[in-house]
Amino acid sequence: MAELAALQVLKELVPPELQTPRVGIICGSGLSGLATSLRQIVLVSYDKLPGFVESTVPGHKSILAFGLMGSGAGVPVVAMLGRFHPYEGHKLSSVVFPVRVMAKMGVKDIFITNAAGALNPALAVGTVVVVHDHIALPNLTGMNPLLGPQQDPSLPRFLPLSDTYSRSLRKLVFKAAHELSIERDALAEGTYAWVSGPTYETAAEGRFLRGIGADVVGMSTVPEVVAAREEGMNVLVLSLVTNAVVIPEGYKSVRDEVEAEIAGNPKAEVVDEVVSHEEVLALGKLKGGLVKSLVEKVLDLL
Ligand SMILES: O=P(O)(O)O[C@H]1O[C@H](CO)[C@@H](O)[C@H]1O
Ligand code: HPA
Repeated sequence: MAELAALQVLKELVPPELQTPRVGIICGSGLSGLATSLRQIVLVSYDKLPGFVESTVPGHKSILAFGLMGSGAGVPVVAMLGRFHPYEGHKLSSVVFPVRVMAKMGVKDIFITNAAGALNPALAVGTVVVVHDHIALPNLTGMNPLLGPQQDPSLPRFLPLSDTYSRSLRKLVFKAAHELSIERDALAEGTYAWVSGPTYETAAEGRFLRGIGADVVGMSTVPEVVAAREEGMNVLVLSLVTNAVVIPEGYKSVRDEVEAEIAGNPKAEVVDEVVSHEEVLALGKLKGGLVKSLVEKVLDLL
């Protein structure tokens, strides 16, 4: 099994007391600062680990961090300071490989973070969304990380996903927010839509995703979630809203515009904002501290 080769290397590089982390963390775009509070930190570069590919997206580092997080003695955790996305050209099996390695290390709870665009107009930029469900069009149409022969026949072939997002971990986030006196609007609940990317959504796609019930959209997370559930982990997903997906009410008619120009009443041109990865990263830097405080407090409450 490929994971065992990575485990073997980790046994050599990581001190025994950190080799069996209780919690796994995946840092989203611009969110690797999450790991700055790790104590007794040990960093392992992905290129040392068989089966790990490279994280090529700005805002993601190819580093696995081990350490203790949270107050008191702390909880042993392993954190991916960068993740893999299928749009980078990585196979789905590579994208979820670190999750499988975490499972073999004994990780019970996985906290997956991401940067996401808001489809729900009630979600302001900077809000942290506790994900309670997902819509994965790629999963439903042939881009499912569990397609193919089963790697491990002891795992279920037909995995139910109706109870994917741990209710008790989600409750802990709200308890943590209460203890940290985080204002109510800074934290919300919602459904994450997974798209393959790397293009951001057109307005019509944004309207469609909103129409089918998604609150936020991103290009990651769901493959990791599916693999983690297959491995029997409890899953918590926190999405940081880094931008609003611009969904104009309706189609802006150019005919109306031209007719108004011809009639001598030109309308002021409306230019919609365009999202960029730089904006996503900047917001991650600005608001990543909120995600970090919540994760630390949840670890204390586990
Ligand atoms: O989901 P994470 O990795 O946080 O990153 C999000 O930000 C990138 C786009 O700006 C995409 O990779 C999207 O998925
Ligand atoms: N769309 C898709 N993925 C994203 C976005 C977005 O608007 N923002 C951050 N990741």
